Order: sequence, then structure tokens, then C-alpha cells
Amino acid sequence: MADTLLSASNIEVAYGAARNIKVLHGVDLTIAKGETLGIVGESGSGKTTLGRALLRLVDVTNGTVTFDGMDITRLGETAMRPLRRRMQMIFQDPMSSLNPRHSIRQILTGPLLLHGLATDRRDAERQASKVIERVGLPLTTLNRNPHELSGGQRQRVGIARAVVMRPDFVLADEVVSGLDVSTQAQVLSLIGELGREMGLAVAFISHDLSVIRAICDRVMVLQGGKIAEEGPCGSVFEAPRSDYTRALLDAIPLPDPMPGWLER
Ligand SMILES: Nc1ncnc2c1ncn2[C@@H]1O[C@H](COP(=O)(O)OP(=O)(O)OP(=O)(O)O)[C@@H](O)[C@H]1O
Repeated sequence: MADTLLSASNIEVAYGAARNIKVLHGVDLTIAKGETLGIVGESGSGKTTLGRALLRLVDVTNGTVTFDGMDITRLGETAMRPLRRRMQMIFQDPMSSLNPRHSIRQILTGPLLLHGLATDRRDAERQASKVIERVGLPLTTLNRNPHELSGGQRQRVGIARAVVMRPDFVLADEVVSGLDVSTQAQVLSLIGELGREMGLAVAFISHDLSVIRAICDRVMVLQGGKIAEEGPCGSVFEAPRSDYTRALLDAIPLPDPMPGWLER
């Protein structure tokens, strides 16, 4: 497909020194430029492992990972470095990924300067201010440290830190699971808006189907390290083909009527 950004072909991942704990058993996946793909499945089904394999944070034992036409399956860290800026990650708990001793200003400007995306400190500061406002936070946030922010504010900083690097791909792993429902909705719409605005490809991992439904174009259902089902969100949710997907759907009590942010 001409507009494929990221693809995995028949990938397998195994953990343990002897690579005897097999977790992914031949997974195929493609994400087009600008597309949001939901990856869903019960705990332990391999969602995070799949995300990490796409970013080359774990090695695959078999299969191929391709990014923007390049086979990156066996690239070393030096060769991966220029691609790292283009593949960003938003974490479940931003606290664990934001340096507690750094101000939000340092957290945002540091990588810009390091990767040569800002001409000088003033330019980095200007870009940081712009992105912090874009994610809905006041400029004074730049003077704060992560522990001085609420969970929702920290997640907005996590999003700002990812998008300020002008990536092509963002992996969002369980990014709203620690937040209350109304903050979840705000953070999801923000990711959706930014994705559309910037033409980002997003892989959105969640065990929560209602979250996937709110934000994704397409969904892939993982079961025991294999794909149980895959397709456009509408068809998978309206007419699931696998019993496993049906069981996942049955497990979420959807409110009636559906809140506006869940309607697509
Ligand atoms: N570093 C590791 N070493 C050994 N086994 C691991 C390692 N990381 C994950 N696993 C195992 O791989 C399987 C898949 O884990 P993974 O975190 O990818 O699943 P998940 O679907 O993201 O789960 P969750 O929703 O609970 O985060 C699990 O059985 C897990 O115990």
C-alpha cells in the first residue's frame, strides 16, 4: 500500500534468556500515514509487546518490521537514532517517563535542542510555549515540575512532549487508564485532534473497547499473541466475527444513552 507508514509482517517475540517465553506468534499489521489503529485484548495478550516491537524497543525473533519503506528489523541503535524522533511514545503513567527534577520547560526544550529541531534556546522556548498552549495548558506550566501537576495535566505534558518532536508515528499505550472518565474524554479528543491536524499515524493500545471506539479508525484484537480479528471500528463493534471479540464487547457495560464523545 502506497501510504503505509509502519508495518509488521509475521512477527514473533519471545522473552527469556533462552527466548523460550513466546509472546507474539506471527502478527501482521499495517498502519497508514495519518491512521489511528486501536490494539485491544485482555491483559497478557501481548499488546505492549507488539507496540514495543514496532518501535524496536524489543527484538523480534522472527518476521519483519518496516518503517516508511525501510526494513528496521535488525537496525542497531545508532542506525535507529534518526528514526527515534519520528516514532514517539505516550505512556500510561507520565510520571514514570518525565524526569521529576526537570521543569516542563526543560522536558520540552531539551529534546528539541538535542535533535537539532530548534535553532537555539529561544526557538526551543517558542516551540515549547506553542505546544503547551496547544495541549490546553497555561504557559505557567512550563515553570512547574511534573509532581506539581494533576494526572490529566501530566498526560497533556506527555502528549506535548511527543508531538513537539514532529513525529510521523505515536504509540499511545493505555494512556487514559489512570484518569477519571471526563479527563479521559478530554485527553482522547486531544489526541484525536492532534492526530488529524498533524497527519499522525497512531497505534492506540487499550484493554478498554469504549476508548478504542472513541478514537480509532481501525481495530486489531489480540488474543494470546495472535490476531483474533481486525477491521474498521464500525464493523468490528457492530458485527464482531470472533467469539473472543464478542466476549470483550459483552464485558463493557455501555451507558445508555452513549455519551457524546463515544458517538462516531
Ligand atoms: N520482559 C519480559 N519477560 C518475560 N515475560 C514478559 C516480559 N514482558 C512481558 N512478558 C509476558 O508477555 C506476555 C504479554 O505481555 P504484554 O505486556 O505484552 O501484554 P499486554 O496485553 O500489554 O498486557 P497488559 O494489558 O496487562 O499490559 C505476558 O504474559 C507477560 O507476562
